[in-house]
Amino acid sequence: MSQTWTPDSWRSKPIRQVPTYTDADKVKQVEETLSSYPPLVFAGEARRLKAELGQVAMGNGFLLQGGDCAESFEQFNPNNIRDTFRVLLQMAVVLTFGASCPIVKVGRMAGQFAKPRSSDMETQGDVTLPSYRGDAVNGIEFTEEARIPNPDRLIQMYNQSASTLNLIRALAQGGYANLNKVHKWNLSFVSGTPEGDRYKDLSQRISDALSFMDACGINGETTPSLRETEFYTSHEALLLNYEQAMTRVDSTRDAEEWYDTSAHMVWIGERTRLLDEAHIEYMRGIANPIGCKVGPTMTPDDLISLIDKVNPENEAGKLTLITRMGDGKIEEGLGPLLERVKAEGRHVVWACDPMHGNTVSAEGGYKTRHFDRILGEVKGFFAAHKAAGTHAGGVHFEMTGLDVTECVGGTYEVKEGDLGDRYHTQCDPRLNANQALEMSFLLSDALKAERDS
Ligand SMILES: O=C[C@H](O)[C@H](O)COP(=O)(O)O
Ligand SMILES: C=C(OP(=O)(O)O)C(=O)O
Ligand SMILES: [Mn+2]
Repeated sequence: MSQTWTPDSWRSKPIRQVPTYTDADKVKQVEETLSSYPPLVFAGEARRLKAELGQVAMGNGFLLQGGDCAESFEQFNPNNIRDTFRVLLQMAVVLTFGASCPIVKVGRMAGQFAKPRSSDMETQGDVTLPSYRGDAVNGIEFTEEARIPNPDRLIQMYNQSASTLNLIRALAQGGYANLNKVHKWNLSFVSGTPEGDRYKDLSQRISDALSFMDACGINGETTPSLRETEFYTSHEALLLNYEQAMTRVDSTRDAEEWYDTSAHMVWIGERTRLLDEAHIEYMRGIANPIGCKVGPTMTPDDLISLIDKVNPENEAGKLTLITRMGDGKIEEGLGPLLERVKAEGRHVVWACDPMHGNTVSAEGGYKTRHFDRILGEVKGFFAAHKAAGTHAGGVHFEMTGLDVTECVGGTYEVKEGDLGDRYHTQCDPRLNANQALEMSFLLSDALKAERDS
């Protein structure tokens, strides 16, 4: 590593998008408390995810990453966690069939509580207050008091992450993830949709494959891998004091390796990925697999400099580039990046976030995204990879297992006028359960086409 890295070396660099607290002693106390708490994940688990992503980087797998834009303290509830987990599993079954390759499942869950914002201030009527920055920082209510950053929220973030992770582990290992059961839920989606015929054929073929395996004696009872699943967690590493407090040396290794034990994977946001600033400094030193958002302003030269900094050893699986260009901009924006990274022989996972480049404002002030524009960016992503001869390695969605009305469109059409019905997001609009599942059926076709070409 060029200059010495330590878990706190980011503190000497310029930083953006983090709160300024009024009570520095209190912040220090919270950081010390967090440092004394147990890790949320183990280094070995993060290494396993890195190895799986390494396979994806080499073209042998596909990453499915999804969950809330921002998790919420108030909406913390086991059913919400279970439902989002369930939809991710349902999507994974459909994608596995289309791709005929392993699907690596990563939730934006158990730690996704901090938000970068486009504006530091929010104005309603003639009142202007600091923006809401996620429940880890301040409160969403539009009052002066709620918007003051409170360091105690970091402790609540840790506690809620721990409980969420505990439930996820139980769901993943305790029989809930049984493949037969998960696919049966998909069948109810297919039979209920007006356009169900489009998906019926694929769904029927999955059912046939499962019946055939069952007849051969391969089912959830006989085969653990059919009733259990690997599921990983991730979030944006925005609040570096929290991440630092969770950064621990892996005691099982001889070499000194530091892991951010707040999640298996953490990513750098589009607004904080500046080469000489704090967020890149922190991320370059941890051994976890990491992500970095890549928006339309990224140039091939800058991308190579970024890769040099965070993955100098060119380790496959270490770095996932999560592109978020916008429908209509992706072909032009992504192609040159793919060509250059390929020409330089850099091993990365390319994933598509079709959400953040497609946010629009609807009547009533609701932020929304159109299902067709989201799908348009995903299609553009596959097309750009096909043209460059690179592997379209994954997708990254803001989504929930709940029946919300935040994104418009989809077969069970949410219209602009419906947005106010169940608009529950803390920040950006999420695909609801049906929209997310529909997306996976459409994606499955694209993956099959990639495989057959
Ligand atoms: O989730 C991403 C960002 O935090 C979010 O898109 C910012 O939204 P804003 O433009 O309303 O600040
Ligand atoms: C902040 C986010 O995205 P981006 O950094 O791409 O804007 C996000 O994923 O919630
Ligand atoms: Mn978001």
